Amino acid sequence: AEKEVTADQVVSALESTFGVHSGERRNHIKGTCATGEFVGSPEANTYTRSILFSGKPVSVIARFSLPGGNPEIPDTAKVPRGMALEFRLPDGSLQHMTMLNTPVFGAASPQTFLDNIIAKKPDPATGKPDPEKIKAFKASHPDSLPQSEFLAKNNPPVSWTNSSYFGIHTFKFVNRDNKTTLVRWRFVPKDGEKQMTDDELKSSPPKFLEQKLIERTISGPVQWDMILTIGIPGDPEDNPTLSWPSDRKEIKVGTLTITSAMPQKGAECEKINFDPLVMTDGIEPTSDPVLLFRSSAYAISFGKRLSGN
Ligand code: HEM
Repeated sequence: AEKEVTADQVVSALESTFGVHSGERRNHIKGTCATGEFVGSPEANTYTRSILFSGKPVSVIARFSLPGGNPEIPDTAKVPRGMALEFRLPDGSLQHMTMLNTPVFGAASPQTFLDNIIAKKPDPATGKPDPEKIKAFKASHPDSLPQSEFLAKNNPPVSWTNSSYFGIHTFKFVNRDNKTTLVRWRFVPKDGEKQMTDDELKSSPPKFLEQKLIERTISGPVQWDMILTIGIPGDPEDNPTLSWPSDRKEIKVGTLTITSAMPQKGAECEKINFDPLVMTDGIEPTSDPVLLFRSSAYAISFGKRLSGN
């Protein structure tokens, strides 16, 4: 049997591939803070007793990001975009949702995630990842293919606000009668989804996402609908690289409104660990090994950056 991958190994690999940027996130290092609120819909109460869906506004601290540990990654990179949300509930509890704009993830196990980071390490001769190593990684890790196919077919969005974001993992909603339902969720932009053209990818500057987000919030609130997909027994629940059949029931369970955005330095999102296992009563993790692994990796990255390393 393969040896279990540890969170330390993964964070060390991120540092080896991308370098160490003291005080900064080891992954999703480039990002922008935002604030707003969420109003959940009591329709969700059929499935969950979480007070997130009481119908009352809940304050939200958000962070939009690009993956990897390179703070200079261009905003045109054909990689996922991230949206992390911390919901601050009236009883003092927190709910996190730390999402990407791809419907599936690029790893069914921590091993695949680790091997991907190692394969991306720049070749000292060129300063760039070795295409042969990337090819070999893909060939030996078929679970990475659904996400890379999505990224190949879909150019990045023109802004963080013209994109959907997916929870990707399957979660459990538990209602007042202790009935458990498998769910997935995504946030769909009221501004509409809009992808960059190939020409725009070539002509756009390396930095525009932050300024565009700030300007968009100054011109008015930005909204997303939260859409819940209701699973049925037998739907994949422990593999974030697999989609569910497209005919599953979907309901709108809330609206996210982002009202302001600002550079991350010194802003509230900077010192948050958007650990996806921070959940309120009524929302629970599945046995998805990637979901469960994330928590320990985020804790190590967070601990290092808080202590100035
Ligand atoms: C084995 C799998 C994964 C590992 C090891 C991993 C690791 C990390 C680490 C170390 C960070 C930085 C944490 C910090 O310093 O605060 C991070 C951030 C992030 N990850 Fe993951 N991740 C994994 C899977 C995922 C998945 C499946 C998603 C989406 C569903 C995701 C979305 C994000 C986002 C959006 C951020 C930025 C959060 C923020 O803005 O602070 N990651 N990840």
